[in-house]
Amino acid sequence: MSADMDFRLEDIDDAEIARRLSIVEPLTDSVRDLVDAVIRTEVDDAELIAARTAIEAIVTRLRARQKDKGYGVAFTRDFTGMPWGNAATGARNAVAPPLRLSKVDGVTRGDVVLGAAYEGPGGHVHGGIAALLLDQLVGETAAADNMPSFTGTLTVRYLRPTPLGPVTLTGRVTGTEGRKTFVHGELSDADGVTVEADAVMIRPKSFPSRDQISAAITGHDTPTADKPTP
Ligand SMILES: CCCCC/C=C\C/C=C\C/C=C\C/C=C\CCCC(=O)SCCNC(=O)CCNC(=O)[C@H](O)C(C)(C)COP(=O)(O)OP(=O)(O)OC[C@H]1O[C@@H](n2cnc3c(N)ncnc32)[C@H](O)[C@@H]1OP(=O)(O)O
Repeated sequence: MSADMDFRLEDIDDAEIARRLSIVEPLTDSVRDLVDAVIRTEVDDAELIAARTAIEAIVTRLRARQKDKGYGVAFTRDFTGMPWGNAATGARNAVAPPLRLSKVDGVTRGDVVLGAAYEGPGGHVHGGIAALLLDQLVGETAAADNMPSFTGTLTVRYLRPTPLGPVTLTGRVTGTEGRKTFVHGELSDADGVTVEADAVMIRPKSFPSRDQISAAITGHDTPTADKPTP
C-alpha cells in the first residue's frame, strides 16, 4: 500500500458514526433503488426524460459541496475504519451491492442479494462482479487487526453461472508465509458453490505500521484499540 494512500482522521465516536450511517445508508439505498428502477422501468420516453431532469437537479444539489477525489479511508482515533466509498461495501456507494462481512471462528461470511444492476449473462451475475465480491472477501479475510493486505494474485474459477438473487460468500485463510497470506473464497447460491477463488494477499514492504497510520491520522502517536471494521 503506497504511503500516499488517503488515511485521514474523523475524530468521532460510535454514536456519531451511527448517526451519520443512519443518514447516508438510506440515501445510498435510494440511489441503488434508482439504478435498479432505471434498468427495469418500462415507462414511456417522456417519463424517462422527465426523470432525467429531476435526477440532474438532485446531482446539482449534492455537488454544492464535495470532495476533490474519492472518499478515501477515514479512521476514528481508536482505529475504526470507515471505507464508505468502497466499491464492494461502501456505505455511501450505491455501486456496492452492498456486501457486509463478518468473521466467526476463522471463517469470513456474508450474504448479499444481487439484483439487475449486477447482470452479465442474461439473468446471471456478471463475472467481474463475482470477482469484485471475492476480492473484498479475501481482503477482509486476510486483514488482521484491522490492517489490510493488498491482493497480489486473485485466481477465480467460475464453476457454473450464478443466477441473480441471494448469494453467500465464505472465506478462510489457508496459510501464511512471511508477508503473504493465502486465502480461499467461495461464492454460493442455494444449490452450492458457483465461483471459487484463491488469493495471495501481501502486506507490502512499504506498508505503514498501525502506529504510523495512527500518527498520520492524529498528527502524533496515540495508543490504539482493537476494533472491528463497521
Ligand atoms: C486496501 C483497502 C484499504 C481499506 C482500509 C479500510 C479499513 C481497514 C480495515 C480492514 C481492512 C479490510 C479489508 C480490506 C479491504 C479491501 C480489500 C481489497 C483488496 C484489493 O483489491 S487491493 C487492490 C489490488 N491490488 C493491488 O493494487 C496490488 C498492487 N501491487 C502491489 O502493491 C505490490 O506489487 C504488492 C503489494 C502485491 C507486492 O509488493 P511488495 O514490494 O511488498 O512485494 P515483494 O516484491 O517484496 O514480494 C513479497 C513476496 O510476495 C511475492 N509477490 C509479490 N508480488 C506478488 C503478486 N502480485 N502475487 C503473488 N505473489 C507476489 C514475492 O514473490 C515475495 O514472495 P517471497 O517472500 O516468497 O519471495
